[in-house]
Parts: sequence; structure tokens; C-alpha cells
Amino acid sequence: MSGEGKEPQAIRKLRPGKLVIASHNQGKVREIRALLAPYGIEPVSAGELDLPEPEETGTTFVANAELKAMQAADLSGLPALADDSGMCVEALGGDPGIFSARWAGPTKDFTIAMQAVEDKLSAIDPAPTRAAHFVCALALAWPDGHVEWFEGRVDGTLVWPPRGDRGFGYDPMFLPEGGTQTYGEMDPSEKHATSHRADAFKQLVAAIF
Ligand SMILES: O=P(O)(O)OP(=O)(O)OP(=O)(O)OC[C@H]1O[C@@H](n2cnc3c(O)ncnc32)[C@H](O)[C@@H]1O
Ligand SMILES: [Mg+2]
Repeated sequence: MSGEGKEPQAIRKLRPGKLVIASHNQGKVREIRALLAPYGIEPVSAGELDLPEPEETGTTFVANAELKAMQAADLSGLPALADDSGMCVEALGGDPGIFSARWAGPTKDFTIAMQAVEDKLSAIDPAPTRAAHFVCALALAWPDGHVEWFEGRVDGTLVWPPRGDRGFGYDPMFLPEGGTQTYGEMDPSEKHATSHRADAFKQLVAAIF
């Protein structure tokens, strides 16, 4: 994983001011804006700045988050926060994992991606565990190349058919551990309090503010 083997460095604090949300996913941008709301910074999205969507060539969530944050910080001259995330299905050896967005194809159709997950799971005989988890890596980069990263996780089970339309991506098929509603059915504020993104955010907030 990126970050391993590096010398520990002093955590850099984030000062009030503009921050680029280095994501082209409107669902994520919405969640990140809500999570940042209490901290007095002015988020501006990669889309609003017309920043290009970089190719995600990393082999880990952290490496891809770093790559996206560093490119946005470099091009904008502002601190930039990127999120690389995905759903890992235990019985599929962790797939789709870092390829979660790519399973939805060029049209970013998550009906197709969820169906592909379900087809692969239901082809396994005997029926395997339906355990899955979401991972969220957040990277915060500055224009001078300094970068901090944080990783969060939430465990759950996959349901079929998908339920609810309040989230994005794989949310309608993900039932968090101990819950009765999928992330697609749940009130967004509840997801923001318990998700992989919330977990990573708690670590980020504790470190940088
Ligand atoms: O790279 P950016 O521009 O941020 O947007 P993206 O959609 O390509 O994002 P990723 O590369 O991190 O791909 C992760 C995919 O995993 C899915 N995913 C991530 N977090 C999720 C969440 O909270 N709920 C449901 N699906 C999620 C979602 O469909 C994303 O498209
Ligand atoms: Mg992406």
C-alpha cells in the first residue's frame, strides 16, 4: 500500500479557505460537502474547476486517492481532497474492489455493476457467504506535494434485489452490519454517521483540524 515504508511525517493542519473536492462523482461530492460542512472551509468541486478526470493507475485505494488529490492540487494551486473507494465482496476475493467504478462500464450504470456482482455470487456452488465491505481512502494533498491519507471501512451483507434509491453506486444492495435498511433506503444523515467515508473522515478531522 502507498504510504508503507515512508518515514512518519508531521501532520499538516488545514487552514480555513478553499478546498478542492477532487472527485467527478456527484454522489461522493454531495456526501463530502455534508461531512465538511461543520469545519468552515469552502469546498469547490473538480467539476466546477473543469479539472480533468485522471486515469486511476494505482493498485490500492490509497494510491489512487493520492494520485487524484495530487493532480487536483497541482492543477488548481489549492489543497485538494480525493476519495478512492469501493465495495469488496469476500466470496469474490475482494472484487470489485478498486475496480468498483469500472464494473459499471463507460455509462457508469450501477444497475449493471450490481447485477454483475449478483451473477458472480449466485454462480458459486454451494452458495457462499454474502459478506462484503466498503473501503474509503481519503487523500489530502497540497500544491507543494505534501499529502496525508486516511482509510475507513464498514462491514455488511449483500441483499438481492437492490433496495432504495437514496444513495449512489452499490448502496441499494449493501446492508450494513446490524442494520435493517440498505444504504439506498437509509436517511443520508444516518449513512454519513456510520459509513466507510464517515470512518475515514473521523480520522481526517482528528488529524488535520
Ligand atoms: O474517482 P472519482 O472521480 O472520485 O469518482 P468515481 O465514481 O470514479 O470513484 P472511484 O474511482 O473511487 O470508484 C469507486 C466506486 O465505488 C462505488 N462506491 C464508493 N463509495 C460508495 C458508497 O458510499 N456507496 C455506494 N457505492 C460506492 C461507487 O460506485 C464509485 O463509483
Ligand atoms: Mg474514479
